Amino acid sequence: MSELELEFEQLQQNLPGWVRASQPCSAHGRVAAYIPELSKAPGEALGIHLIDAQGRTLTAGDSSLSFTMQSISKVFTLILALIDNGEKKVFSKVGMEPTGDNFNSMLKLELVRPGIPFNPLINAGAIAVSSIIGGDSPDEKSSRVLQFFRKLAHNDSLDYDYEVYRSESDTANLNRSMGYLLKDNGVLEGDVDDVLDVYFKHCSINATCADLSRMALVLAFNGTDPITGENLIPRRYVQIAKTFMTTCGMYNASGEFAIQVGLPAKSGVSGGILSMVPGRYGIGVIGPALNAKGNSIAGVQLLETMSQQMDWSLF
Ligand SMILES: NC(=O)CC[C@H](N)C(=O)O
Repeated sequence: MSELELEFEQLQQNLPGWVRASQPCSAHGRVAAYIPELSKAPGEALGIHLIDAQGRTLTAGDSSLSFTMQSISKVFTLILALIDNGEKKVFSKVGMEPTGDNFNSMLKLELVRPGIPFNPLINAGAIAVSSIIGGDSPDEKSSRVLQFFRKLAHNDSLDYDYEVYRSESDTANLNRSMGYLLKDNGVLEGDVDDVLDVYFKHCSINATCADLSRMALVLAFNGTDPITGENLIPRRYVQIAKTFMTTCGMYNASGEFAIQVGLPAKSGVSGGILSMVPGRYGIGVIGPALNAKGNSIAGVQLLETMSQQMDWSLF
């Protein structure tokens, strides 16, 4: 039996136990409520889906739960913006550095000149990125985003959760302020409300752990879906996305996550985490109860256990 086969078998045997052991952590977290619709999620849930290059899958826990991608979508809108505009233009709008601040902070937009967001994975950065996605109208931009996500997830039924979209759009005073500040700083192109609409829509794309794992698999294999053999993303842009995931993907807990888990990952406030073992697996996790930094509390615990037990850290 090859090393990979042995590893897969070991995962198969242990995954349900690791999920059971991590799940009680969710009692120490809280489901996000600042987007009112998100507060309906089951806080005690924890699920995982993993896929390898041959399309073999492993699931455990509440892996069939569907949830909105929220900040996980920022990785893929960044990639689409890079495809549409190239690196020079994208990096005239956002920087390459972690902030150490909360994901929705606008502090440095005023403090640090020239007032461009520090990176594309914080809210301000993702809003700036949304403004340069190709398309003649907000609807066309959003529809290009959705098509791109469907292709990466290999799932044509991926769609918006309109309840969550409306719930966010109706209550997003902070993100709106950020949009106007970015416009004033000369970062946003076009109408602020139009840009925010594209942003709220991509955050509200509904997915399951299976969808996240398939999207992650494409990143784990440098832009080629290893199951179909189709090249979906230029390797350079995957490299940029994975680097941002490692340095900024878990917000201001990215350093701790790099030490404890050591894998590229991106979380969202709905409790999803997309992660991967480069060259091996795509991973999707859901656990709606969040820690103080806004990451799935049980999800992080589960990834920590897996990475440490399987010796997956890249570092
Ligand atoms: N951290 C997140 O997942 C934030 C995304 C959410 N849509 C927001 O803008 O607040």
